Amino acid sequence: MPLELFLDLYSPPCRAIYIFAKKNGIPFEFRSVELGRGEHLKPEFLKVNPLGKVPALRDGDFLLAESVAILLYLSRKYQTAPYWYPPDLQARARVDEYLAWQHTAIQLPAANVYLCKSLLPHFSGQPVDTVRLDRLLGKLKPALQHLDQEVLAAKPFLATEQVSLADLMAFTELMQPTAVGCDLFRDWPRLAAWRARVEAALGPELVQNAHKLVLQPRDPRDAQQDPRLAQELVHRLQERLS
Ligand SMILES: N[C@@H](CCC(=O)N[C@@H](CS)C(=O)NCC(=O)O)C(=O)O
Repeated sequence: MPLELFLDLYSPPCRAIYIFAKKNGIPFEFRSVELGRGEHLKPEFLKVNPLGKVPALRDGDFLLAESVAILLYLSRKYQTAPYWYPPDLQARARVDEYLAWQHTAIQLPAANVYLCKSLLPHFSGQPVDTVRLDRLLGKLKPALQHLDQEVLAAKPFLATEQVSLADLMAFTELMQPTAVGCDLFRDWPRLAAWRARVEAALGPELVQNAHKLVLQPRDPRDAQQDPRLAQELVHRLQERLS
């Protein structure tokens, strides 16, 4: 049985894994888990990841969640090019440093901006709460400033002189609000130049392919197909964003 990856390409950590697997020629079965259809809450998927979150991996009878753990597992199992996760002690520590920092500094606040700007209005039918959106964007600012004015003032990529897992994770996360009209790169010229470098290193076609879904406007009719699910998702989103 080939390795299985449980993904929804609306999700930034899923796109990081998808791009990594494709870019490195890692063979896998794409197991689609559509968050917008509540598939992550179904018993079949909860057997794969009891936390009910994507991405997840199944390799034989080995199950793994968390994007960073999955990327490291794939890089080790398939011995991918060293620049992704460099063997040098201190270069590797720089990648580790970013991957540890990004969970609360980037992943969480960027996801909240996306949920407030796109997913909540989609499922609730209500307009964007602009006061809440501004507050959530403000929470991202210190991290964007740090990347633009400190990290990228010293080197071309986030951890080393070459693209690494740090850049891959950051790229897909920062694209999430950007894709729905909250351009996180606009005020940060070094970050904008870095985005172009990362896109070139990953391959524009692959990047485009992975981001196709999130760059398209959602069809409002999708949200009305299962009103009970929509209500449940709105409740969860309101709780998370309050
Ligand atoms: N820290 C986790 C985050 C996983 C996560 O929150 N995934 C989101 C999609 S981006 C999800 O599955 N959300 C469903 C839910 O929370 O109900 C990782 O990087 O893998």
